[in-house]
Amino acid sequence: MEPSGAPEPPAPTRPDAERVVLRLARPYLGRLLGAGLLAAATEFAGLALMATATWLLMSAAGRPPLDRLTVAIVAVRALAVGRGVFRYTERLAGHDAVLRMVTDVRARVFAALAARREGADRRTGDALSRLVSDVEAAQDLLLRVLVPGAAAALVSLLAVGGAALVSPPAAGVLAVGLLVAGVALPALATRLTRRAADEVAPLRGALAVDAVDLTHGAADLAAFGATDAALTAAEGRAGRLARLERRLAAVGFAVDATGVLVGGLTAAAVVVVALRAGVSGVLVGVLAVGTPAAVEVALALVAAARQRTQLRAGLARVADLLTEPAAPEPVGAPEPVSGGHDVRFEDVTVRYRAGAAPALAGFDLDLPAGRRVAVVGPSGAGKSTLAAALTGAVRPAAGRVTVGGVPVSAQPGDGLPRIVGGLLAEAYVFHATVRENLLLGRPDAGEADLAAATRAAGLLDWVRDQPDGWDTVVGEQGGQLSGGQRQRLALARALLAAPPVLVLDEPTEGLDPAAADAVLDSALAATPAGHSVLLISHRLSGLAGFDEILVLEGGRVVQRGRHEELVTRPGWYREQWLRQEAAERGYLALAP
Ligand SMILES: Nc1ncnc2c1ncn2[C@@H]1O[C@H](COP(=O)(O)OP(=O)(O)OP(=O)(O)O)[C@@H](O)[C@H]1O
Repeated sequence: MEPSGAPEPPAPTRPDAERVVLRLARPYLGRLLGAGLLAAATEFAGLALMATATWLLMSAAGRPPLDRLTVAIVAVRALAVGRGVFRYTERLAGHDAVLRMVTDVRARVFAALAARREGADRRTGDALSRLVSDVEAAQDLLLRVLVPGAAAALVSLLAVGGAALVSPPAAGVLAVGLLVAGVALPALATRLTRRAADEVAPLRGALAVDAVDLTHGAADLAAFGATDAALTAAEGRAGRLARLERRLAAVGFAVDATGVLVGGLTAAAVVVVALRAGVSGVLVGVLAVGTPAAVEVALALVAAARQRTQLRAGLARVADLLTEPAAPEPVGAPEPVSGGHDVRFEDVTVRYRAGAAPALAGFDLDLPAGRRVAVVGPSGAGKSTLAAALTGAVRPAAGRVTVGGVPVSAQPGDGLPRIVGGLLAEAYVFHATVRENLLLGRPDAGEADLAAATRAAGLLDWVRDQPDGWDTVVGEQGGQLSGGQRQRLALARALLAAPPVLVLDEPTEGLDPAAADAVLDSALAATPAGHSVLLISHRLSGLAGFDEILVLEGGRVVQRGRHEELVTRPGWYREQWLRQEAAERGYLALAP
């Protein structure tokens, strides 16, 4: 078996990926331009330093009067110091601009990943790789491609201009050498590495997925005897990545060596042409030393091109994520805030994928303040989707969900969680203490509040039995708790938060029937009057006190009413009720 980190196909590179990322850099353009100019000043100072120092040494050999050398001596010192200062300020300015932009990009990528429940197939490892290495691609595009590339191009032009002042024919030869180093070699490097580079980013993403799957799924892989196969598959991908990286490094080495050769040949040709043109010995010396230095500056464009090739796939993945069409906004102008916490679903349809059957279809529900509604139905009926639409985790394709008269999508960022909350599907228990997990629900809760909530969830006795009490650490994802204890802890946190609209998605999952009934009763008793409850459950026991019960099947409401009505009507509810009663009576009869 292969873990779910199956190899992702190479990302189709998008020609506009760089443009998408560069649009995000627009607010920082001024700073980036400054960094580019400082980078050019650094390179230019280096080149000028080399040329001036050569002129100084060769002129000094002829023992001229010292005052003829004074300007050059001062220039050498100024250029040497200036170069360091320019380099330092360029690094500061460039990193300042880019890190600001990256913070922005990372926040957007995070929001794009988080906003799409329908994108849940994007696995943790892949999401991590998108957030970390792909976003770094955006950073490198500016810092290692555009800024140094632009600086190298500018300084190459200045070098040709400077050489032209000494000898136009020699400047012509230098221009040819610089074109080879700064245009032909980068194009060659791009051509040779493009295909391999396109495979690297998705392979790194797949390896990150492997790492997460192999760690989190270790117990299950071992239980099914699939560890070796999973490791082999992951090693295969790691090996392929290593081969690709070796190939890229070899091509890089060959291109770099060619660059050095171009520098030497250009310098020789410049010297020959300059001598033939009758340039003085000192200036020929300056050209001979300055030419390889200028070619080296132009070779920065090779490095920039190589980087750019390696960044393409990562940039495409970032651009894909940032340009995915958002779910449609609900039609109609947002309504005035009426306050209160009446919940209304009006003809709500939710679709996770275009063309797929809706997870929720034409759903209507009134949940005025203080009302208690239970939603039941077979697995996959759309119950959790309904809760997700209420908490804003999924956006309806049609219809609308309002809380206090305001559509969920128009609620202010922190407004909705203060009204709607509770125990949602697969509640996360943090690797922290019981107290810290609970305080997430209500940070200012006192010990008495913690005790009341855990008592209602049936966990208080267990907490009191622990040597560390409230400070018991529960392990990663609550791994040091039993399934039932984990569920009770999550329920206690929801009860402690006590939102005016309490959503309980399978709050008694993992508990035996007697415990489930007791916990549901005490949880409901602990919910303040006036607070609404939306219970999602596959168990029908304990629903007698609910104002309305909805039976969902295939995303549609097939029955609705109170418990005493539904048990008498033929249909899913009655059948399921009789089945569960018989099963649980049998279970209780077996119990000691
Ligand atoms: N993130 C998702 N992406 C794509 N499809 C999804 C997603 N979540 C749910 N679905 C699909 O939507 C439908 C309804 O799922 P939902 O989780 O709402 O059902 P449920 O009634 O809560 O099921 P259960 O009782 O098993 O938890 C199912 O067909 C499911 O496959």
